[in-house]
Amino acid sequence: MSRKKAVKGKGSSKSPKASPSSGREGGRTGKGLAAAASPSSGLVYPSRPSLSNSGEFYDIAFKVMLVGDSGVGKTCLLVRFKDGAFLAGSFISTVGIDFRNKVMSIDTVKVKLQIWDTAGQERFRSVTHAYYRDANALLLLYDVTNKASFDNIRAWLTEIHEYAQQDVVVMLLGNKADSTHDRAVKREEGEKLAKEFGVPFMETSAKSGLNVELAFTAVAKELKHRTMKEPDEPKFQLKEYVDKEMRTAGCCRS
Ligand SMILES: Nc1nc2c(ncn2[C@@H]2O[C@H](COP(=O)(O)OP(=O)(O)OP(=O)(O)O)[C@@H](O)[C@H]2O)c(=O)[nH]1
Repeated sequence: MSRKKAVKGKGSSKSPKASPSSGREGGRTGKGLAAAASPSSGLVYPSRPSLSNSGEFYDIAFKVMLVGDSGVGKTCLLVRFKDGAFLAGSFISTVGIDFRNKVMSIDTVKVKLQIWDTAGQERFRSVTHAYYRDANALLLLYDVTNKASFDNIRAWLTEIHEYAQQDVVVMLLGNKADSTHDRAVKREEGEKLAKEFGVPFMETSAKSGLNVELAFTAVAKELKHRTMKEPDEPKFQLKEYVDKEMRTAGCCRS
């Protein structure tokens, strides 16, 4: 993805035409829009390893969507995870939807995450709704320096329940945790809301890298275990895994 959104205003995702598995990797076009990608190809579970667009083999693939208000840091979180970099500088809103792939090794299994970066702006909501249906996991972000983005989480969860699959994995992320001076939402408030809705929670920072790898790894583990669970294997507990990893790493894992 270029400084995403570089083509602000060009095209739209309203008429997706081809499947994401058709070879295009989001962002490589630099267009920041998914005009050529379909919202409806869902989970891929090949019987033998497949080759991703970047030339990496993978065993299973899942769709993960980043959602939340405009400006909470969805694109920056994705860029940090994919490229290990932070997009500082002026903020340009995402237009429509875009995706990038990353292959991770989870317990010897190659898991490809196809990560969809959605536009937080209200005017793109109808575009992104179409993509919820096939998402295997949703990372729902708010900005710890923006109380309104936190207050809107309930509305986002309502939307998720309306448009996403019933068994979609949801994780709540309080991003920009590095901004200690501007903080408007306490960590405990995030924890309380997540508990109320029964979803795992962590604070992240696309700027420092705090918990970014952990958020995606946790989701990949949960999805991999759901798909490939051996009969006598104990059920993977996502929340317990996240809590344990956070405890092990203290507050500041990157
Ligand atoms: N301090 C700090 N700033 C961040 C962080 N993540 C993102 N930002 C800044 O917040 C602004 C918005 O980030 P984006 O990633 O573009 O936000 P978005 O959620 O993708 O916004 P939309 O595309 O409009 O939905 C940018 O100026 C980023 O540099 C973070 O972890 N810490």
